Amino acid sequence: MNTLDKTPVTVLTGYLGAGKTTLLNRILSENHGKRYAVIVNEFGDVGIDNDLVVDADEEVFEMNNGCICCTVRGDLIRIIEGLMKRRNHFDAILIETTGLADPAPVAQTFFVDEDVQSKTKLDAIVTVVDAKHLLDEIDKAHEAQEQLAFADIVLLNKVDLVGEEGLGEVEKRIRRINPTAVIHRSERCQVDLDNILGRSAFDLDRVLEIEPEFLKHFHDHDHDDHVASFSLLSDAPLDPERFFPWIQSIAQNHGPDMLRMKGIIAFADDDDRFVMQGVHMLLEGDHQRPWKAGEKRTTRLVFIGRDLPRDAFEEGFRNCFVQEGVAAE
Ligand SMILES: Nc1nc2c(ncn2[C@@H]2O[C@H](COP(=O)(O)OP(=O)(O)OP(=O)(O)O)[C@@H](O)[C@H]2O)c(=O)[nH]1
Repeated sequence: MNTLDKTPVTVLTGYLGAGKTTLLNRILSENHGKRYAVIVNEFGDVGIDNDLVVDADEEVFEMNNGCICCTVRGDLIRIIEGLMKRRNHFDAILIETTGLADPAPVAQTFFVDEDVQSKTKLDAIVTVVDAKHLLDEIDKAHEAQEQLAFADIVLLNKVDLVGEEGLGEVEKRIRRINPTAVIHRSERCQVDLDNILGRSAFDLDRVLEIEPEFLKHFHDHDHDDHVASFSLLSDAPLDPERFFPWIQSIAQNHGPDMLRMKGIIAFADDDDRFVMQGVHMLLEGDHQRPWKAGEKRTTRLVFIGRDLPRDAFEEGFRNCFVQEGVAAE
């Protein structure tokens, strides 16, 4: 098959909370006339990301049963093969990995699996960086280093939270890990999408310099054992007067270890779903959309962090209910 006929694949990666879903939503919302098939993978057993991706016409495939970089041999290949049977339905594929994924095994799939290789081509690995938190995390998080090492394009995001001098420091650190990637700065991933998509930027020779065994066998990698996730669920409506002070105290007291928090919240006497997002000490929350008729009003909170005291979180969560009845998963 001519390489022009192969379906381009863009891998969106970046550490927890950097802005991958924000970028994905921008790509899906913008009027560029292209159709994308989207594969979303998330860390943790309670799926939330799929609920945070805009309602677009695109089909979104979730991979929740494990980290994409550990399951590429199975799930990812199967999903791509399934997609390729309907390749006239879309122009390109976008894969959003979890914040803890090593992009190398994902990239490898497009070279090592013959069937996938014959029908697709890896266009670029796009790594989104949280300009505010990168310098504090990079030495602790080897996944973040791998994500930068393999980047063809870096989106230095959240520039609104850091001054010019700080941004220069972050760029210097990125350059130490990856001297050649193109770096674009952005706020809320506002970037000309022509800089991100359809770039033919993936450079196998460069990857072989970092990882000489890249084409030979499946890339070995470990995850940081101290990073763990847990979820809190409840069908009992929450009291906002209790919930907001509680979640703020969590961010204050556990911010350095709380890498990520996401939640969909059912408040009492509120017909809209409330979405809460946290990255370390920074919290954001907003109404998202009305609960649909017949949709179960379940609150789902996911925490990802280093040694977070789950029992204390669970107890605090119970205190936020208007009524009794919590199930922690
Ligand atoms: N201040 C600020 N906040 C941002 C920016 N971009 C994204 N955010 C916020 O950062 C949080 C995380 O953004 P996401 O797009 O969900 O990040 P992600 O990389 O998909 O997160 P994970 O998938 O959990 O790793 C959200 O609360 C966003 O609204 C930005 O440029 N500036």
